Amino acid sequence: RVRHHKWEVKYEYKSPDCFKKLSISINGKTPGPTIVAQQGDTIIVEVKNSLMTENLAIHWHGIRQIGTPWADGTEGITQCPVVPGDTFVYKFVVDRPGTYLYHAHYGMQRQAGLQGMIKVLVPNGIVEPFSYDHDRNILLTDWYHKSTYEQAAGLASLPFVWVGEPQSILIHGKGRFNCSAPSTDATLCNATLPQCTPFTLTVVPGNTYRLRIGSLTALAALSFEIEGHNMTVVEADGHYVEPFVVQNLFIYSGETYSVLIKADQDPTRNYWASTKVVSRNSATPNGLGIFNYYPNHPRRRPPTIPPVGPRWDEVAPRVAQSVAIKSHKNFIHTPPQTSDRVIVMLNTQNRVNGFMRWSVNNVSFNMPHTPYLIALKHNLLHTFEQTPPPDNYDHENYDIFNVAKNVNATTSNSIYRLKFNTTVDIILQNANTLNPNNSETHPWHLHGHDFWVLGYGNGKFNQSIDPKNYNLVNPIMKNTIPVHPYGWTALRFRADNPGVWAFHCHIESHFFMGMGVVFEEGIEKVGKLPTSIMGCGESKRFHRP
Ligand SMILES: O=C1O[C@H]([C@@H](O)CO)C(O)=C1O
Repeated sequence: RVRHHKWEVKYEYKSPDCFKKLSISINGKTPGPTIVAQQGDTIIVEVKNSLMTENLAIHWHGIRQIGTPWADGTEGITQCPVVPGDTFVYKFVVDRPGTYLYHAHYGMQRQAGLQGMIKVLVPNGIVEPFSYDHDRNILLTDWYHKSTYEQAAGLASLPFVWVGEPQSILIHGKGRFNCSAPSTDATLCNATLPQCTPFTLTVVPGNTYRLRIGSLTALAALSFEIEGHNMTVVEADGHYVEPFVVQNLFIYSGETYSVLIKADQDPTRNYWASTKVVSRNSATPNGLGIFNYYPNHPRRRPPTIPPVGPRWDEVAPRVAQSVAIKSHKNFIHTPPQTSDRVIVMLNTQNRVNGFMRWSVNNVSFNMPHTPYLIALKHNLLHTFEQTPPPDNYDHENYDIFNVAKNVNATTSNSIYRLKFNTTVDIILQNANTLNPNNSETHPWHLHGHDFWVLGYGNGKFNQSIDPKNYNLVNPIMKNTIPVHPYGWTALRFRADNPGVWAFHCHIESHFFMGMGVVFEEGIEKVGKLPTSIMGCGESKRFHRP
């Protein structure tokens, strides 16, 4: 089946948290419409850029784009940006059931609201390893009142201007900023707007709900809970999980989960849905919604104080959840037992010519003018640096627990070229930031693949000991994974999808500041590129409108 969508993307004033802000909408909505499809369907999205003075590109997060690497939607990597007034057609197959996302992949445009969810259902007659009465989805985002441009310019400035903590957490596009806070411009904030009534999920007592929860926060790591209700985690990034029960779900930007919730509590009242920022010492108020037991009024305030949520600085419960996620026993994809190449990636905050940047192995990523996919396919190798980035860092001498002795890094737009059909291990190694006694959580997202999650550890990864403890039996496969403060995360994937793929921190400002790398594999196997992705840099000459 072909599912055809026509989208118009434009700026509109919206007040998702009662505060009026210029937001990017799709067909008038932010979050955009949920794409619903069945495994094997072809999705066609005709995107009209009506942003007037701003380019765009849209990434289909979690969709591997097998055979269609040009439809991945990563500006600078797989395509040129779509210029204002143009319409770009994305066409790809959703080959696996599960919960996925879509969002802008151009500058820091995502956080202006250009984002949504993709729900891929199992084919008729296929039974999932769990049952439920209703299927609902919730996108979690954080929300800033400053524009993307103001933020991006600050990050790229000397002196550095940090974006700070978000003003609100939105539950499926709804939040509530305190309009009576002292410095708030009362002409822009209106607490009585229908747009910012709380998110409500109405449930029938006794029924079981599958909640598909995705996070596309710009910065925040979140904890999500429904007051007084346990949640059974059953899916992560499109893969069935060996079920486990949580009271609160930790979710990082770029991840999706399905949880089952049974409406089995006192049905005469409503309950709070609550999201809290964790991992950063944030003053952002918890995002609140209402878990509404029918037939109570959907906006009737629960009689209780909203749950406070976990402590922001407790890492152990977050690591424990990461470790608990294993493949469902009937759906195990056994990983290759050995790998052909190991790339250790040290994550650091650095200075480059005084500017604040993030780096991998001391190299801060810069986007080229000619997208790699086009440059590589058409042999325009002079358009980016050819010396490959390093596969490791100075293990012996680098102290991950302290501010680096030398905080300076270099920038490069070079890429990792992977031998086709080989098995690659990535070790994400966290470290101290430029602030003493501080290490942040980074959610890393891989385009074009799922990887096996082989293990997590504290401190410095030890190549001769730690691989012995890898889970090679039932690891979950994911496309986004956190590296916890001062810790490491080990991944394995097969370089078997011809194309050029980004792998980056999903924190919007961190990727903007260089926290990412690019992999190429099997470029010679990529089919003829559509000319619609061309037109920028040296690809101008191939562009045929
Ligand atoms: O990139 C970042 O910069 C700030 C801080 O380190 C400097 O202000 C922060 O918290 C980040 O994640």
